Amino acid sequence: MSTSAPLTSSAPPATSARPGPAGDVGATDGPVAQLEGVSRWYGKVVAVSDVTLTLRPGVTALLGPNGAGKSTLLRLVCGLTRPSRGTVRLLGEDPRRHPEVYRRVGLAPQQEALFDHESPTRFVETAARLVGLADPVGATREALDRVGLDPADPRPLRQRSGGERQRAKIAQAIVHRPPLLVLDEPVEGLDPRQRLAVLDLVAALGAEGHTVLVSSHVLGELDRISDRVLVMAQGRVVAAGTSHGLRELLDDRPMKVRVGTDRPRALAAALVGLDGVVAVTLEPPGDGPGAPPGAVVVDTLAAPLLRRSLAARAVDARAVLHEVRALDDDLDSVFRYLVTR
Ligand SMILES: Nc1ncnc2c1ncn2[C@@H]1O[C@H](COP(=O)(O)OP(=O)(O)OP(=O)(O)O)[C@@H](O)[C@H]1O
Repeated sequence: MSTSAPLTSSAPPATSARPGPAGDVGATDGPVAQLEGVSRWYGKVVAVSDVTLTLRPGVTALLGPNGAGKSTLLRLVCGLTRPSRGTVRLLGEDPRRHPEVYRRVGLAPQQEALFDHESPTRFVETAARLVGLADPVGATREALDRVGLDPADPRPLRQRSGGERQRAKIAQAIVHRPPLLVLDEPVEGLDPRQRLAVLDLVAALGAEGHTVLVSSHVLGELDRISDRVLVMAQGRVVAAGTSHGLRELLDDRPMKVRVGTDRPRALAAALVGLDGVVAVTLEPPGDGPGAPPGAVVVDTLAAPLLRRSLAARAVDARAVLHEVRALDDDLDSVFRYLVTR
């Protein structure tokens, strides 16, 4: 796991990328997209700052809190937004000079409502015609079939569930079988079942040889399907690597852990000397029935060691554990840590 380090063209290819059948996805020699020192600002707002990265086949997750610059970066990758500084190459070409490369990119944007009055079939067919496919009807049927939507169902998008709308957006993005697929928050607002279906679809597209860049503002949401993870905060890529590497990096940060127990004093004494523990605070149990149970709040620089040692120390202290909870495991804390380290 590297932090703040650019992914360069020497970065290893995505580990689980498996090329699909010949002709499944447009052939790609070399990196599908390359950004070199790319910044984009709007007036005084710097949306993306000095980003260098290379995308290759497989799924790359782009994580970051709201306003981190993800959507702007996705639009820069697609060539839809012009960089204020730096260069973008799509399939080896400058998209501004070679607009034909846009035909080899599929984008499922975050914005909704544009085609609300259309059925998924009409929506996808319009996209197929716009890129000049020879058989837009057949391609639409295939794309809808791929995402599990019935081409014969005439109900407009505004009457569809969040999951169906997301799948229609993905069908519109893959109808011309582009090598590069960019999906902006495709699982936002979906229930767990729909989320699983969309994630499985994204994983399958990556495994077929598409280069998929997919964003989310929820840490951990894309872990299962990503070959690589980029973490953005305040316009910068602050961490890049594998999901596993990101988890290890986060494990190494200082953490505040609340341990609920019936014997806070004894447990605190047992934890004080543990490596990495820098402070232990007592929350004594309240008085009377229904009062809050006691707890120990531990500040540690070695969360994995605390996790490994806690049970044994509790046994030594004859303390029963009610809960173990990281108090600063919310997204904002994690991103703040990555930005300030
Ligand atoms: N067209 C624009 N004009 C002015 N400011 C913009 C424009 N597009 C983005 N920004 C600003 O750039 C910053 C990054 O926005 P961006 O939409 O890329 O972030 P994001 O990570 O995708 O956030 P979200 O998940 O909330 O969409 C924000 O401060 C935003 O207000």
